[in-house]
Amino acid sequence: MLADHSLTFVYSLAIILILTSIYNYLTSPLRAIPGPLFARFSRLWYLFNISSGHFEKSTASLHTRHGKIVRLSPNQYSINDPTAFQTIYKSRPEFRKSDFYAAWETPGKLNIFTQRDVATHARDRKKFHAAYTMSTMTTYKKYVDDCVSILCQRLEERMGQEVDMAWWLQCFAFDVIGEISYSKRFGFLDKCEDQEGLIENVGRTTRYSLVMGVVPEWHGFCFGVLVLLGRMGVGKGAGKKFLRDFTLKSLEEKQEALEKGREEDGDDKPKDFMTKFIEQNHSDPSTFTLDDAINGVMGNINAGSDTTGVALSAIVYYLVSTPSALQKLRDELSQHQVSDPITFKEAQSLPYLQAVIKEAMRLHPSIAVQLPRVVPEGGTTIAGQFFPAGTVVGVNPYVLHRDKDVYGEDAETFRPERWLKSDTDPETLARMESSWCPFGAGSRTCIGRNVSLLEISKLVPELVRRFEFEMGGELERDGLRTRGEFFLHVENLRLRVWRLRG
Ligand code: HEM
Repeated sequence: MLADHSLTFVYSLAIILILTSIYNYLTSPLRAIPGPLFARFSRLWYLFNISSGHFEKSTASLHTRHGKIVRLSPNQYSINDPTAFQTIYKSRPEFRKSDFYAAWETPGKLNIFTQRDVATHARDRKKFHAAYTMSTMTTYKKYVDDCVSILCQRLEERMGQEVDMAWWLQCFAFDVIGEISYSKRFGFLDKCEDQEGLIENVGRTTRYSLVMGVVPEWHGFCFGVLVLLGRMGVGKGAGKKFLRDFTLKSLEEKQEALEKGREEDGDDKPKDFMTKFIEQNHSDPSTFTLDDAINGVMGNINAGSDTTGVALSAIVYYLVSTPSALQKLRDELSQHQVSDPITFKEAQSLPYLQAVIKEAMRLHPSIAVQLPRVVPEGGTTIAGQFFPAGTVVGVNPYVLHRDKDVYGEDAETFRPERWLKSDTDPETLARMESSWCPFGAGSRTCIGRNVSLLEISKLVPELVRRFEFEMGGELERDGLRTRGEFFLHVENLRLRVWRLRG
């Protein structure tokens, strides 16, 4: 009897939900916007596709089929248009981040990446700004040089062998962030393995947040359940706890070292992020709390490791698969007789190197999902379509970066020359530049951009002038295999490595 009533209740609820979805769709002023059938009535299409590992390709094919504006879910749209990109991200900061970002925080504890309130974000970002400026990059260069040197040593030890280059580049990126944040490598490059499951943890947390970002109203509950299960020894918890404990331990050690008036590893080390943040807290504890310091450092690890590792993998892949570009880069390096190790300033002045970096990050942006924003009060017209306030809209960098109207008919081809002043007219170049967005744009643009460019600019020249790489069988046969989990991971960058002669 009770079972009968329960079933009636469940069926009634399902019917109400379906009828409400149909009613909402039929009365929506945006019902004419095309997209998959299921996306009109529920978020299920979005949920399944974003978990598929190939969301960038599904979004690209939707745009190919339906044009500039397509539906992802009943209230969310993907727009592929350079002017839309300007409006949503660059010129109107009042387009706040959507609740997708709630799933990236411990419930209730917002950080600089997840903050949805525009004014609070602007205030928070100012607090962190000083540690990421171009002028501070010189203080981090030693950390990068040290990691470049260890990575090269690891490759030297593997001459003639096939290596998983994406893995080594990820280890490099994690260790550099460890150095820059705590003056301490995590030890990936030293021990040649994932340290205390950190990479696995970040990966698991990212996968969770990506999927939960589609249904953020469930995040509080699911996070609580995961934490509870973790405490009971079932599963691996919510992932965030591990990172937090790791950071707290380092904070404690650093504070202790600072109080004793010495740096653990000697006085010659430049100031890392943690030290800068602790000093900021000491000088003004009311505006810069220790929680800010912890969140700032954790943010670096979460946002700055995989992103940089993926960008490096893309650069290496496109160079190895385009021998003419690799040769041109080698010629540029030898013509300019750059220092050993190359300085950031030298690297920035090499047009072909910069063009290679830009082109690889265009075809393979590290983040290849839409960065969702909410249309502000009053609504607005984007790409000729009026969107009411509260609609979620955004651009997927992967799709915009392949737009033939911006990058030309060969938009799918790796051709660094397109970024050279000698090959492209200023107007086209300006149009390409303003749609190039691997680091996002506007008030929410990547705060760590300079850090990652420092790493990339120093490592890539070193790799190409010291080593020769040969593609493994599967890579050569099938091309690059990727797995999109917010970060567009590279799966099969298996390369045989040789010392370069001459
Ligand atoms: C190639 C490397 C990198 C890429 C492609 C990249 C990409 C991005 C993108 C696209 C955003 C905007 C996300 C959004 O609008 O939702 C972002 C934000 C952010 N990135 Fe990066 N990032 C990289 C490296 C780094 C590094 C090295 C750090 C730290 C040292 C970092 C820290 C952050 C932080 C804290 C934010 C949030 C900024 C805010 O909302 O104000 N990123 N990044």
